Amino acid sequence: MNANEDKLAPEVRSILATARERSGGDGTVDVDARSFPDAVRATDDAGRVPIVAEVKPTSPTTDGERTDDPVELAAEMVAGGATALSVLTEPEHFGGSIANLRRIRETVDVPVLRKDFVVREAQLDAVDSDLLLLIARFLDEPGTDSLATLYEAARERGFQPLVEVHTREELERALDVGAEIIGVNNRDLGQLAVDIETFERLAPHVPDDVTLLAESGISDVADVRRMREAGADALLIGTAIMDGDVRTNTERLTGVDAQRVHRASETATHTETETQ
Ligand SMILES: O=C(O)c1ccccc1NCC(=O)[C@H](O)[C@H](O)COP(=O)(O)O
Repeated sequence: MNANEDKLAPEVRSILATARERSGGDGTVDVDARSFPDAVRATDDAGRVPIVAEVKPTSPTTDGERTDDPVELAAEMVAGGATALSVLTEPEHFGGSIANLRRIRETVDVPVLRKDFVVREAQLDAVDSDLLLLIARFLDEPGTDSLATLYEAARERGFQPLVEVHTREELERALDVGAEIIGVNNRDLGQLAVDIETFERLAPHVPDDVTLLAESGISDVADVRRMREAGADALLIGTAIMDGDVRTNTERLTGVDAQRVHRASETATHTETETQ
């Protein structure tokens, strides 16, 4: 174990150990990606909040496991207004699978993020996805490829890499490799503590032409508003959507339900005026 790994929570050390062992695909993928920045713009234009809803059956910080069909959950999230989906493919700690992602991407027409702990180039070839997560904290370490190598390799295959950062130093590394889509994770992957101020601290240092996501710990509409005010172009939300009825949760967080109430009250006002 190296000095950096020593600082990680035991669950995260275990995630990394299994990630290092995971094999890649048989050939090299060639992805025809659905544009994430375009999807974010279209959602904004429609007056909704761009949300990447996460199909996350379980996690080291969640009690129990959600066993419903992930494809049905994904379809409900899209029906609730999700701009894109994040699909866990990590099997041991998150209950995800490559098969889930493949089936979900065949079913929905929004961009899909592969949420996994990719540390070597060959692992990029496990499955096609529109967005691909690269976690700065876990790269440039012994036994992993560099962020720069993985970023370039992902782009060459047609993926839109989402580079995830948690500190100013990681953000600088993301900008150095030319990242166009950056996610600030409010969860410290060292100790697993969540603090949404993390996004507020880092967002001012991100150039305007980057598509910027706030990730983790966003639990209600007030948090959504706070992250948007701090400059989030989109939000990645797992637990607050997976906990309960995923469609209702997604509608609330994207503002689809508020739009429905607004339209209903406009129709009522209009009908009242007409009958006077
Ligand atoms: O979610 C966990 O427990 C976790 C533990 C260790 C490493 C990563 C972990 N989560 C990955 C994520 O980035 C989140 O699933 C994602 O940002 C959604 O977060 P949330 O909305 O808080 O479920």
